[in-house]
Amino acid sequence: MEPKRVLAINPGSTSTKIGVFVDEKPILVETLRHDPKQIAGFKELFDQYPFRKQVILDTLDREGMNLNRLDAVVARGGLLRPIPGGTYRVNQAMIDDLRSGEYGVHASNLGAIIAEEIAGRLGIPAFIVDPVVVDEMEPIARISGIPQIERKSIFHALNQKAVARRIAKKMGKRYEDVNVIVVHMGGGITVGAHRHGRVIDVNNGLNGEGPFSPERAGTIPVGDLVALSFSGKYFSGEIMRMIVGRGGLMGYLGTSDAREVEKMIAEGDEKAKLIYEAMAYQVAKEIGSCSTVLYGKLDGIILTGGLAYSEYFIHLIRERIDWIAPVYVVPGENELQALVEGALRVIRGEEEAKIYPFVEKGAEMVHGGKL
Ligand SMILES: Nc1ncnc2c1ncn2[C@@H]1O[C@H](COP(=O)(O)OP(=O)(O)OP(=O)(O)O)[C@@H](O)[C@H]1O
Ligand SMILES: CCCC(=O)O
Repeated sequence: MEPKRVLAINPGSTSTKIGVFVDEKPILVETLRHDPKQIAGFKELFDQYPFRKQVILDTLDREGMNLNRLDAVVARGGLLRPIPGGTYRVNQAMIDDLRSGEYGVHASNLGAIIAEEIAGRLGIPAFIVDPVVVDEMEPIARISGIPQIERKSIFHALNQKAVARRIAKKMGKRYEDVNVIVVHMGGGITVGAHRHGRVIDVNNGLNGEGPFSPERAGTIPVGDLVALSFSGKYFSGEIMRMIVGRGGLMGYLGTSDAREVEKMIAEGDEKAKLIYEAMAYQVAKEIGSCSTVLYGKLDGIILTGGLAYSEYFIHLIRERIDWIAPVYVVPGENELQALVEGALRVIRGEEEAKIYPFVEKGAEMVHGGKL
């Protein structure tokens, strides 16, 4: 088969990562850093769109990349309606939802729109793969405890599924044939129970659920949070920032950088040690909880994300969970590679591109609305 060339785009809050791949092999990978002042100068997220697109095009031009040789463009999808995992062809319904911000505003909302703009002009397809709103939760996992609130699936779907596929392959199996718990440990931490290729339960990592993380609070005693919210001491924006951005390590220790915390511990800081160990304790506890979701029938537990580079942090988790199942460590995340792999599965005909918003065959419900 002819080699396939794919451009991958992953917009973050202050940078845009891009990669050009020939099949699975990267020939160009760049992190285009944007001046935070320039980003702050745009009133709405979508005002950044022409600027970010031009920076990408200028970089590709400077690096001598011939766009006409591309077979597809793939981007990290943003905050969309809840959808099952997979590769989706970018379409107007998706662009409308991303533009409206109805499901949330996040830099990754720009990805599909830039991808479609570049691909459209070249007459090639644009895709997104496993956005953070991937929702494959079982009905039982959606029940929160009060009827007014349903649990939501918002997690590091792209990296979780990519490493689960990689480790399944290492086991000589297909992702669709294994049961694994995947723990992504980045700025946020998400712990997913993957049953035969579907993430049937996972903590909402964006918004106050699960273990605390370098910059997020995770689950907190709810009555106390309500009391704090109505104490008159804080604005709602301040409370939200305690939950996301200034929670977790950042809240207790003033830094979200685990390397700095480990330095504090090495210098004898007892508080830093307690908080860091508590983060590992909460991660281990969440893994234990997910193992019950899978009735203990597990092929492995996979630890990934930036924190998985830390041998000390991995040790703190491993000593509590290695009796449950074999533990695999895949440090960092390789989202560009995961995006390209998702696009290649479709281009090579190994998988069909899904249509957004997703309709389950024979189902009465559309994910995100009634049929
Ligand atoms: N080599 C390392 N050793 C120890 N900790 C590390 C290392 N590299 C990154 N980390 C820590 O991992 C945490 C998450 O960093 P990372 O940059 O991977 O997350 P992110 O990409 O910002 O967030 P997310 O993965 O949630 O999107 C930080 O606390 C960082 O200090
Ligand atoms: C949990 C959703 C992904 C992120 O942290 O940005």
